[in-house]
Amino acid sequence: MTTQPAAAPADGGDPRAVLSARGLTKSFGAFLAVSNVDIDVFHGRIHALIGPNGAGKSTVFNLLTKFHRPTAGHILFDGADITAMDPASVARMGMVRSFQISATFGDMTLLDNVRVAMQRPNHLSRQFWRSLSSLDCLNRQALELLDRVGLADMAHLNANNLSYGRKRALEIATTLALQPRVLLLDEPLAGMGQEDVEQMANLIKAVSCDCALLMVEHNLKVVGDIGDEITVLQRGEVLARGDYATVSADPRVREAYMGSENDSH
Ligand SMILES: Nc1ncnc2c1ncn2[C@@H]1O[C@H](COP(=O)(O)OP(=O)(O)OP(=O)(O)O)[C@@H](O)[C@H]1O
Repeated sequence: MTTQPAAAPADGGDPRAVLSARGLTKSFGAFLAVSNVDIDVFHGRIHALIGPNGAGKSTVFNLLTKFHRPTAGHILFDGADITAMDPASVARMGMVRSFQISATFGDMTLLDNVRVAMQRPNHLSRQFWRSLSSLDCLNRQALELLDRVGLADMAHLNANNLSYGRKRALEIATTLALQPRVLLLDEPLAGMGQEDVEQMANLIKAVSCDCALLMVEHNLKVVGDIGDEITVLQRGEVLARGDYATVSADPRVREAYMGSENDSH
């Protein structure tokens, strides 16, 4: 089925989507995994991609981040067609995928982990030898990022001392160091305990103020709490889209989740 793509947010947000897809389609051999998906991700908004197991969420995520080549359709970044571009080029444009940069170095301090991630966008790696003030600047910015994710007081600990939830927060800090225009998070809450889930949800909400954010997530409570736009996939197609109240009241969405996935944790 087809439904209209999400309208631009009416509450003062950037009316133009930073990341869009039109008619996104992916076949694996004879199997049609994703069919004719339209999606828009706006600056300052959280777009959640949900759906029962096997609905095509990861495939769409991999298409948007250029890890899969679409069989048909187009992907636009700031209105420019990036369908044929490679993942590294779109990353340089500011499309950052969580796991790509999420490998934290356990035997390095949190501060060093963030400093390493910061060197690319700021090109400070080439300036290290120039002056102590650029080092000071790098340290200050790295500490600010750690502060944003609630880890400033642990800056000098090694990353392998962190709990799972805090490691994910460090990953977010290294992601932010790349100054994303679009941030794509694949199940950012997976494997977390309830306390970490709440902290991470708050962090994702805070981070989304400065970028366009798309997340694939199974935790429907969090999606309801922080998602601005929701796209529901089923069998590779868009089943419904809108805000959470709209999609969760849709009988087709309820039916899609019943039996195949009863995931309301
Ligand atoms: N590389 C591949 N080759 C063949 N089939 C694939 C491939 N990747 C995914 N699929 C199939 O495409 C369909 C969609 O898979 P996908 O992983 O995108 O779903 P999902 O919504 O992310 O599922 P889950 O919530 O279980 O992670 C599934 O039927 C899957 O088996």
